[in-house]
Amino acid sequence: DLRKVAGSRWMQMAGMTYYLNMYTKKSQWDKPDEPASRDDEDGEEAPRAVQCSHLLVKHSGSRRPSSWREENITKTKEEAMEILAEYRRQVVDREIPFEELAAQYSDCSSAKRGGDLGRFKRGQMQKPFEDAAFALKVGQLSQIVDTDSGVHIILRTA
Ligand SMILES: N=C(N)NCCC[C@H](NC(=O)[C@@H]1CCC/C1=C\[C@H](COP(=O)(O)O)NC(=O)[C@@H](N)Cc1ccccc1)C(N)=O
Repeated sequence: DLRKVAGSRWMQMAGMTYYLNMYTKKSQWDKPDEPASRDDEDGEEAPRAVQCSHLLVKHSGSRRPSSWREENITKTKEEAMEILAEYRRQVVDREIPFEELAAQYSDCSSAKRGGDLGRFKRGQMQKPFEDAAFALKVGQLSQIVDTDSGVHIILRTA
């Protein structure tokens, strides 16, 4: 049973004896001696919502192996990761703008908007995607993120 250290937004996981800051998702062993702060270690406020663009490459193991680009997606997950790693390199090396790659290659309908997903809060996206997105600073590009939809790179835009 989860017991909140009332009034301070810390949660103690019974039997796990650690404390989780509900805002920043940071955990610690020691019982906190002050209410949880929304700021994380480098003073950045943990955002309530973020705006991100993403480039999704689906594969045969995707929950819906079909997209506007390809009716029946049969590439393996390994092939998808190699393809996405090359797209990520092109973005990092500034060879092609992120939006252009997403518009052309993303297996998500957001490709029509250069990959833009709009603003979203926690609780809307699949957990691995959400955790990666909320860990990014504005302007930062994620590593490859694995969800049931496929493999993604995520650019935080706001
Ligand atoms: N803005 C929202 N709240 N829209 C609902 C998100 C649902 C959420 N989606 C995901 O977590 C992944 C990561 C980002 C995109 C996405 C998956 C899929 C593609 O994968 P597939 O479902 O074929 O497996 N694209 C979408 O959902 C698109 N509507 C996202 C979008 C497109 C255009 C404009 C805005 C948002 C989930 N809980 O499944």
